[in-house]
Amino acid sequence: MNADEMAPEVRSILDAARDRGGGDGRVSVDPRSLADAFASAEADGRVPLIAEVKPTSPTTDGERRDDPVDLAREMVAGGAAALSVLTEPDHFGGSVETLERVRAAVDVPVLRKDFLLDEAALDVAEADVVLLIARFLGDDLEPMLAAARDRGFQVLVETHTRAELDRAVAAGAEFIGVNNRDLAELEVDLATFESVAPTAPESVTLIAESGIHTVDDVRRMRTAGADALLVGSAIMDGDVEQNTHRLTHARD
Ligand SMILES: O=P(O)(O)OC[C@@H](O)[C@@H](O)c1c[nH]c2ccccc12
Repeated sequence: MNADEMAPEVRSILDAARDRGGGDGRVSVDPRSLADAFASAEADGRVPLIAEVKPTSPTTDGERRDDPVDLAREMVAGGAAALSVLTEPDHFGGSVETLERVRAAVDVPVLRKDFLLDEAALDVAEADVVLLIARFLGDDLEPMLAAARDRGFQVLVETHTRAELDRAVAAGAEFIGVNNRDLAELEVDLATFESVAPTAPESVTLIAESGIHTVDDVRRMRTAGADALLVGSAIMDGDVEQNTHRLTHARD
């Protein structure tokens, strides 16, 4: 990946991630099953949705200062199958402490959302799932996937193009996200998922990420083949429980 192709905000996020270093020892997690969480949402008529605790971001105005644990509980009450918690401190208002507090407070699987660039970064926190971004890892994707699984993590591999999706499949990813946001421009286009998703094999669990705001957006992504959705801003803006409920009940 050529760093010059990235939006300046993304470049600075990656530089900061490289400087953050790792944890003391190797973590070993006993994860809550993401596949089971999605299946039980489907079984009781909810759209499987990962709701993201994202106090702020380079594309959000302002910062939400409520206790993330309260927000997380509201998301679960609204029907979220799983949660995502940003642990990136400088650009997203996240922290490892927040992730740990949230995970202790809920019983759904929790995804650690961060820019994990090397094995040491995996040892910073326990989570049920970690995000690996194909675009930033290049040839390190496969070894990072193995390193994450060795520690017990389930892995969501994030892609944005057909070529990245092919790489994720070849690396053996089980959960693949297609990010509708282009990290080079930070622009969102739901047509990204629609164009990338059809190339994925049936065996993969596909997650549509970013830019999903309305019930119509949810239906559009489901029609295009999304097994699950990842939603941040649209849930963080206003009444979190109601927002989550609206999107998880988009089938009615
Ligand atoms: O707030 P949105 O548009 O619903 O997007 C959520 C999530 O997809 C987005 O936060 C995200 C997708 N990939 C990332 C990688 C790092 C940090 C954040 C992200």
